[in-house]
Amino acid sequence: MQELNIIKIGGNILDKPTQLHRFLSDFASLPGARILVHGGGKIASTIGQRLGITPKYVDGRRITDAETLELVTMVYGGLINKQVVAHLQALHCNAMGLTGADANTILASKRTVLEVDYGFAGDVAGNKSINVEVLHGMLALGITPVFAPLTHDGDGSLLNTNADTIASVLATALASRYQVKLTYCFEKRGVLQDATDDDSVIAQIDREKFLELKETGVVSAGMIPKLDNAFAALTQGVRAVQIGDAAEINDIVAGGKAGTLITL
Ligand SMILES: Nc1ncnc2c1ncn2[C@@H]1O[C@H](COP(=O)(O)OP(=O)(O)O)[C@@H](O)[C@H]1O
Ligand SMILES: CC(=O)N[C@@H](CCC(=O)OP(=O)(O)O)C(=O)O
Repeated sequence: MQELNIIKIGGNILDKPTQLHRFLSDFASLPGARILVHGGGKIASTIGQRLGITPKYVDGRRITDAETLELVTMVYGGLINKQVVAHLQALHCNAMGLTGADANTILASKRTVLEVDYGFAGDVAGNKSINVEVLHGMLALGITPVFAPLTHDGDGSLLNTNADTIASVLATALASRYQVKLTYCFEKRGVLQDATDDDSVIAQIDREKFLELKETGVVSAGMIPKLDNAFAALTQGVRAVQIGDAAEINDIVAGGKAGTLITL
């Protein structure tokens, strides 16, 4: 089976022009088929505050009311997605920007209201929600899909969906056609034992270690859903999952020692 790299880039790199340029240059020069998924939660919050929209998160997920949905559609689907695509074109990578609504690539459903009403936040049900044929066709044409963290409900509404989750569900669905490697890139060198020490990278995390890291509070905040998504991908056929520094993407993709390797 052909190899496919699915790479997610987080919001703390997207708002730093020098680091973003370096990452996109490395991404553009990777060999073989690849898909980029970008976040941008931090940028949406900053722009929202300028417009008088206060960001609200519960368990790392944004509460997305109608006004916030308009904001994230503009920021993720417009500003960030199109800037990244234009940047990749300048680097001779034939990128195409997508939300999950485009070519019905990712169908989701509005999160059920239990204790919290997340509003227009979308959950992706399973592999059948991903249009594998369209993505395969694009990759076969040498096009690099670039996903914004937006899906749709099939009934006319866009839904805000966490970018780590989008990367994980794409990886899982495409694992039937490709040998998929999923890489989460962010601003730290990997999952750290000590958040203040960049050299304390944990080389490998399995489920048992993850439980221990959660219980001791070593991993917290956005790292918990990221690791949950990583394990979900591995249990559903994704070949490898790694978490590391956007500046070390070449080494990670080449199977080097950079970052944290996630194993079952
Ligand atoms: N042990 C840890 N090692 C590294 N980062 C951690 C750890 N525990 C919590 N974090 C937090 O997780 C964040 C990464 O997750 P997230 O907020 O989803 O960011 P992004 O979307 O940029 O990837 C880091 O910026 C850091 O603040
Ligand atoms: C529902 C939900 O929480 N969506 C996320 C999507 C953006 C994202 O995931 O951005 P990062 O990867 O930069 O954190 C949000 O609006 O923050």
